[in-house]
Amino acid sequence: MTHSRVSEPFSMVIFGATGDLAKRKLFPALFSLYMNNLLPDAFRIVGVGRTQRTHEQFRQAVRDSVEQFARIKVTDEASWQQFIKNFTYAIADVKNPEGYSEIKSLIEGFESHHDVPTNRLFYLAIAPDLFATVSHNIKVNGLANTKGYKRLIIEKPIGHDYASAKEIDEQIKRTFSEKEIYRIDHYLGKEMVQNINVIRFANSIFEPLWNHHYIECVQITASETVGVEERAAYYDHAGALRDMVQNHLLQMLMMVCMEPPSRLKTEAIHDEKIKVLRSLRQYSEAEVGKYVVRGQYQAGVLNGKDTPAYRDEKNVDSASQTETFVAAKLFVDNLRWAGVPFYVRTGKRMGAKATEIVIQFKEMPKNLYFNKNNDLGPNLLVITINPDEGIHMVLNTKKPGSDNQIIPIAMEFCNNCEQGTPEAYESLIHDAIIGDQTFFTHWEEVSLAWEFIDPIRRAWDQNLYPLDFYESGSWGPESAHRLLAEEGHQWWPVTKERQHRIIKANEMITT
Ligand SMILES: NC(=O)C1=CN([C@@H]2O[C@H](COP(=O)(O)OP(=O)(O)OC[C@H]3O[C@@H](n4cnc5c(N)ncnc54)[C@H](OP(=O)(O)O)[C@@H]3O)[C@@H](O)[C@H]2O)C=CC1
Ligand SMILES: O=C1O[C@H](COP(=O)(O)O)[C@@H](O)[C@H](O)[C@H]1O
Repeated sequence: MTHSRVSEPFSMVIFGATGDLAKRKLFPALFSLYMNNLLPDAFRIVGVGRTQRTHEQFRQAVRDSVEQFARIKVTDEASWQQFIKNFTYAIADVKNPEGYSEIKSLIEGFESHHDVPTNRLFYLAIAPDLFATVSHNIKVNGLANTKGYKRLIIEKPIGHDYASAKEIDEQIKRTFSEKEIYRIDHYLGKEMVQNINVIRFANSIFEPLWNHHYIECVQITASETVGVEERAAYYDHAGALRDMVQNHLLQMLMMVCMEPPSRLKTEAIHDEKIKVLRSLRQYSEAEVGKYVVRGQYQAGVLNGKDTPAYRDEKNVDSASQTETFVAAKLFVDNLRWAGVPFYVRTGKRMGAKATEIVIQFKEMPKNLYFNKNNDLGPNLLVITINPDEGIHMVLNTKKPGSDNQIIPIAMEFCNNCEQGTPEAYESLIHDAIIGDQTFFTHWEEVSLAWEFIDPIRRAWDQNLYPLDFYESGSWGPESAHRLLAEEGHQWWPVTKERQHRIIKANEMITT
């Protein structure tokens, strides 16, 4: 996020303003941007939903959401009033073209009152099957006729496979061009995901080692302790492969694997990310079982509380075959990454909430000097993304006072300890307002990701491979561990577990 540029005045229509995403993410993000002086003096937010609400009731709902979810709290009533006066609400069924006249008059009223350019953002916080209808209705109602800019912000998932995503893309492109479409993958808004390029390309101790000569394997984990919660209607059809792997995990993979861009410009970065997906080894339905495993959570205990099996969750089919866990062994078949396995895993109801990337470097020859006690391990660079943000570097060192006994120590940098960092949605909404598409996904990223995912999905839909089960609170099914063991690797413990095993550099100095 560029902190210094305040944008031109704009209007933002939030379709789905009564929904969960708006409440938990969008309103809090807008408030934080406002409090950080990252919004212009004049802006208008038009919330849209079918629910009956007055402007005042809508503003109260925004206040409730900010109080509950914003990282920056309301401390001063005058600032709050300055912020909230920009919010209005239109009752509309987005399928009905007539509903758009109220939206239009709220925007035009703002533009003419303030004599500001017609800069319009349309945020679709609604189900993807409405994307085409809404963008069509934006066009036929003249909302897309702007003298300033027009931008469409859409959420994942875009479609449920390549064909459906392509259809949506073709339809929205009747109103918006690629340069006007901002596809959100909120992981790209996370500080430490954006930091990957800096860690790689601004450090001479990493850049020369970032290839198959020095890297043994890479592990990407996005584990959650929550279950399906209130989202079964969506999730029981989507599953973890579509919900997390198609987008967030492949985005992190692209950031780790991409070549240095020719310039720090959006197109150059997108080009390099797209090339990674072009090099990603595709698995046929017949190969899926060797490289990808799926699991579903069973009952268990998390944080001392009993939790139900996925099939016993509200609104989940009691015989559901939906995967709540995926682990895969991926290969990027290019010169830089030849032969390096990229292990990715994601799941609900796992042992801890953690998003992390572990770069495991090749080991020193063990037969030479320092492995008398079989205690020499590999160096690890761990990029912690969420909830901890930072870098954790595991090195070998001599245990103080010992006779060359080796211990692993960790040097740690915490990115969000001194001061809080922006929420992903703050960064991304700000970037959309200032017109920076760098951390949004290009259509080609979306389409190539679906092309990779589709054969896996088809293999599972035909039940060619088993659905494995795992206890809630565990680290997934046994098959996920076997996937690595067969290459002589193991999943590195995340966050808390890791800290028990490794001495932090500063702790060792003081003991
Ligand atoms: N919630 C989350 O954390 C995340 C959500 N997303 C994506 O964001 C989008 C929204 O998700 P979420 O907020 O959870 O969904 P919700 O079901 O909570 O909200 C859906 C919203 O759409 C509105 N809506 C539905 N049908 C119509 C209609 N015909 N006309 C007008 N408004 C309509 C509803 O308003 P009303 O009922 O008032 O009509 C409501 O505001 C989805 O694409 C989802 O996949 C992506 C990542 C995370
Ligand atoms: O997009 C999604 O992400 C969340 C996890 O996001 P995080 O920022 O908390 O790591 C996941 O719970 C949800 O199922 C998925 O749709």
